Amino acid sequence: MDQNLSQKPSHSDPGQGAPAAGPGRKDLVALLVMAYGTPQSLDQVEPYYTHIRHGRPPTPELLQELIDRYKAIGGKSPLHEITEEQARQVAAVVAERLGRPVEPFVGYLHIAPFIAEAVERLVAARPQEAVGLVLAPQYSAASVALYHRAAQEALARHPGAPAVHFIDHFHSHPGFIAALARRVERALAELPAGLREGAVVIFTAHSIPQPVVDRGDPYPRHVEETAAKVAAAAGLSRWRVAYQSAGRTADPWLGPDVTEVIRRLPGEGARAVVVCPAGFVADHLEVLYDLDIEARQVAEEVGLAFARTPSLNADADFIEVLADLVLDRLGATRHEAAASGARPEDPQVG
Ligand SMILES: CC1=C(CCC(=O)O)c2cc3nc(cc4[nH]c(cc5[nH]c(cc1n2)c(C)c5CCC(=O)O)c(CCC(=O)O)c4C)C(CCC(=O)O)=C3C
Ligand SMILES: [Fe+2]
Repeated sequence: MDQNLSQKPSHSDPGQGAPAAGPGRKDLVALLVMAYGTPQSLDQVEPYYTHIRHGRPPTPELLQELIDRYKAIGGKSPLHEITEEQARQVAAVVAERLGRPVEPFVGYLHIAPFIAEAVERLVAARPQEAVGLVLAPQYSAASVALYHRAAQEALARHPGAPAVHFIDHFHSHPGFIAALARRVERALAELPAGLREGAVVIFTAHSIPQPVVDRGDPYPRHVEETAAKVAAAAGLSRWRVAYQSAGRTADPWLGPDVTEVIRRLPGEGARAVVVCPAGFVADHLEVLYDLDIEARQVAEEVGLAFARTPSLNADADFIEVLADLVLDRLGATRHEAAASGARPEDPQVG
């Protein structure tokens, strides 16, 4: 149970920091928006990669390989700017819907500002309510759980911290499914006429180490549910699930790999392939390099036309999905509080 809900924020101390979206800081709703993070310059690639590897520095060869991939997409991934824009826009939409001030606090898993720093700023803002949102649709112990742990550890260092209500996943949210289905239809429509009928759609997500899967992780099931629902919504008859961007570690990784699946398609009569990165919500290295350069090249090698669905980024339809998730989480929280009597001033709902 959530003992912090009964704590009233002090409205006499508006706190420091950026002004919140909305009419003032009274009744502030804080959004802890968490994402993977990306190096802002090539000299940050080494510490970033070391952090991803749990503190073990990469070999010079591995480091150079990663630097070369960033160079191939123009020296830098756009993930940082897109994440900030997503956070700003979801806060604005939620503020509008609630008629309350909403402030986003962005924290990254693998680079500054880290999730712990975002939590520090969130606590200092003394929000009345707080929601935690990881910008990844499917839940895994190798992804969303790590973000949540980073946030929980930082919150535990502040006895007066507000409760943060986390959103675990949104892999089957109807708006998310519809947004991906629209993009699949758009990508199919852009294939050269005559190739559309022979096209196969491959839904991809970042691979995770097989040992994580073997411990019963929901991730592969979530990925397959996303794919099946999008395929149904778009009326697809030929579609697959594949994984991409497997890490350079000694463990086996979850497959099949997207390039492997592409290589098999001509033997099955396919003439074109559409790749839909259903495990990602933004353009970044894994989309712009691993798909747009590597997977495209494999498709060309085996004689297939290639298209990739546009990413969700800060498009209005996806921002609506995120706002909906936050509003639902706040509503559920208020319902729980009302039912338990923790907030007797709240109207009883339901
Ligand atoms: C599940 C998952 C997601 C999806 C969910 C989520 O978004 O959280 C994701 C997203 C991303 N992963 C990214 C980048 C990288 N991930 C790596 C390595 C790894 N990822 C893993 C898992 C995931 N990663 C794991 C278990 C490792 C191995 C760690 C180890 O070694 O023990 C490496 C190291 C080199 C390599 O292995 O390629 C890089 C550079 C970028 C952004 C790049 C940019 O635009 O800059 C994004 C969005
Ligand atoms: Fe990764």
